[in-house]
Amino acid sequence: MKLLVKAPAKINLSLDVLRKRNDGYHEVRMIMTTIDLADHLELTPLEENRIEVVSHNRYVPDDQRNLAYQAADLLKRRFGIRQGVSIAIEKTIPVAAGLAGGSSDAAAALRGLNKIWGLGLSMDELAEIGAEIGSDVSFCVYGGTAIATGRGEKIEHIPAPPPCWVVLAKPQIGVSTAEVYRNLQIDRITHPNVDQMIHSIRHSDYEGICHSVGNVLEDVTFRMHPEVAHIKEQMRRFGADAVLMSGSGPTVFALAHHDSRMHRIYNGLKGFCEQVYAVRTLGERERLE
Ligand SMILES: C[C@](O)(CO)[C@H](O)COP(=O)(O)OP(=O)(O)OC[C@H]1O[C@@H](n2ccc(N)nc2=O)[C@H](O)[C@@H]1O
Ligand SMILES: Nc1ncnc2c1ncn2[C@@H]1O[C@H](COP(=O)(O)OP(=O)(O)OP(=O)(O)O)[C@@H](O)[C@H]1O
Repeated sequence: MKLLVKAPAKINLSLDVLRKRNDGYHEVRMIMTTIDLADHLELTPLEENRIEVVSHNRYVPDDQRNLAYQAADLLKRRFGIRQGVSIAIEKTIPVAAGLAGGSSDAAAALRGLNKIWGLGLSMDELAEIGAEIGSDVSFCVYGGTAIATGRGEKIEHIPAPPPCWVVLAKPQIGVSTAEVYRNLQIDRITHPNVDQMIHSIRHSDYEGICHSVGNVLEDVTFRMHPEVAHIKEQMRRFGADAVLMSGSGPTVFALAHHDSRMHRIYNGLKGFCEQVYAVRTLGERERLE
């Protein structure tokens, strides 16, 4: 039995860091939501007891470094599975972009293999296992819209924001999440208003959402790569309702309510940025279950 599984990207509408923890991670409080930009995984059981990953993407490792491989390996070891699997990844989400591409592939592998191997695990159990692979994996198991706390693995679901366009632009640079967190000066942070964001989402208040976007990692990445700040400036100039860097970057996204505005931002950015996408928000959770 072959199984197709969808792995959507996420954006952070708000990302605050509260403190550095003793385990080297940072205590965060962020609002994440899924968007209609997705990788697709095809899972095929294998006769031999091994894990195979095929992605045909030169930026994505096809071995045990692949997060989808790690998801399969973790389930196999934890539940004593003696079957193999081939994981074909059709990659659409830009790599090392701040959009949780690898994390979402891992989450999709967990969801799919739970079915193929008949493990009967709940979404909460899968999310807990996902946290061992990476901080963003738990959210990606559920998708939807959520408040993420702890190091990102504690998930509280909230309603979807009102649907809108998300125009994404990723410059041709890779950003290391670890390095961005390392360069963050906690005592110099201007904290975004995460509560205001939650309030606006709960009240379906699009303007309120646009006013309360914020990401404390922006300044760090902007200092390391000024071209990312430049993209943000351009998106503003083309009339975005709100602009923010996602995660640790370097992808910057613009929110737009009207089609005409979306087209203007998309076409404007296409001029000097190779990877530009215009997609809808996908904030509902049920679709992935
Ligand atoms: C930037 C975000 O993508 C926002 O959603 C996440 O906070 C990062 O999630 P992720 O890429 O899944 O991160 P992980 O793979 O768990 O960690 C990568 C590295 O980022 C740093 N890291 C990550 C998460 C966190 N809360 N504090 C950290 O300091 C750590 O140095 C860690 O070694
Ligand atoms: N399935 C995968 N897809 C993409 N990258 C992967 C995958 N598995 C492992 N990687 C590795 O992980 C690195 C980070 O890629 P990824 O696309 O997940 O970053 P990201 O979008 O910044 O993630 P996050 O937003 O969670 O920090 C890549 O450079 C790549 O080497």
